[in-house]
Amino acid sequence: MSDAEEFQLPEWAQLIDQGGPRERYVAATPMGEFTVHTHGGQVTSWVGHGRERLWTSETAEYAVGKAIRGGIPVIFPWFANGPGGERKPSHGLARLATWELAGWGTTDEPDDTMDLQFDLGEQDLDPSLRNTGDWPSGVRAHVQVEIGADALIIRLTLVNYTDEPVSCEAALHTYLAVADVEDAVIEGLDGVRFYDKVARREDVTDQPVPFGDEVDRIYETKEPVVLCDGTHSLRVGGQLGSSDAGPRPAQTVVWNPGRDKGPGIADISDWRGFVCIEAAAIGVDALVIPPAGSGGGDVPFGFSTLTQTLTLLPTEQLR
Ligand SMILES: O=P(O)(O)OC[C@H]1O[C@@H](O)[C@H](O)[C@@H](O)[C@@H]1O
Repeated sequence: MSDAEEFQLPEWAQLIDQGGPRERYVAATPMGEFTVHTHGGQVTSWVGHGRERLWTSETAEYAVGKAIRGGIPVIFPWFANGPGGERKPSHGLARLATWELAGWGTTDEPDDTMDLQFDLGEQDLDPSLRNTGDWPSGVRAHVQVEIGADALIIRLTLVNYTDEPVSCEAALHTYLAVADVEDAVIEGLDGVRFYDKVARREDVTDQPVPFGDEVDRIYETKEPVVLCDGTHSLRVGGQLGSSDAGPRPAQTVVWNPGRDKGPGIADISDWRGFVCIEAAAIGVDALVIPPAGSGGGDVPFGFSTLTQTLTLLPTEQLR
């Protein structure tokens, strides 16, 4: 199915470079601009208040079987190598697949927004990744990328058409642009328990995140955090929802490879230029996607959502 044949694109969106992993949609709206590559259903640019807010590597590879380094990779159905540590490829299948444009929308005042929506099912995977038992059968993934005057909201919805609950992991692996990671500060993590993937232990501290060193932490956050790089500030919040339960906070993963490992990663052009702040549902906090009918009535599906909201803070507008 060709996206362009299925949908009449709105005048603010444009399809560029048809075919292959460089194919992308650019949405140029009065609130700013964003780009989504169909490879990975991955946001690769967000220009808000006239400035690029995401980091995408200058040496990123746009190739079948490779994940694009930067932007907002969609991680599903497992994080890293999964709960048991044996699953491959790292970070699941969704970021390697070609997603299809599924729709677009707008809302009016008082909260003007515009969005593009993308869809992925098992049959859209590369043939080598299909029917292996790795993709949860009967589940479809949906991504909505919504831009507002001060925010970008990305929502991953996992729809379960089966009669059984489905367990999976998911993350929105956002690479945020910073002037220099060693000057970056994340507010809102003091006293928040985290699993330190570098030290391999649980910890809690009120010391600043030691950027410059390798940082790889899964925080049990309850509230949004704020990223400041000395000049700009952005609030980052993650939330989970489902057809059978109210909203709850997502975990927050903070990652930067640091001065020892960063320079050795070929598709990272500048390890100092980003901080990953990811909304996640991992391990004991993995998602259980409710079955069909879980929302009541005869609804033929259940669903879980993982949403990340990136908000430019008011001080930004005063610059
Ligand atoms: O190189 P990848 O597969 O994109 O992963 C990057 C990083 O992603 C983070 O989410 C993980 O916590 C890190 O452990 C990992 O190194």
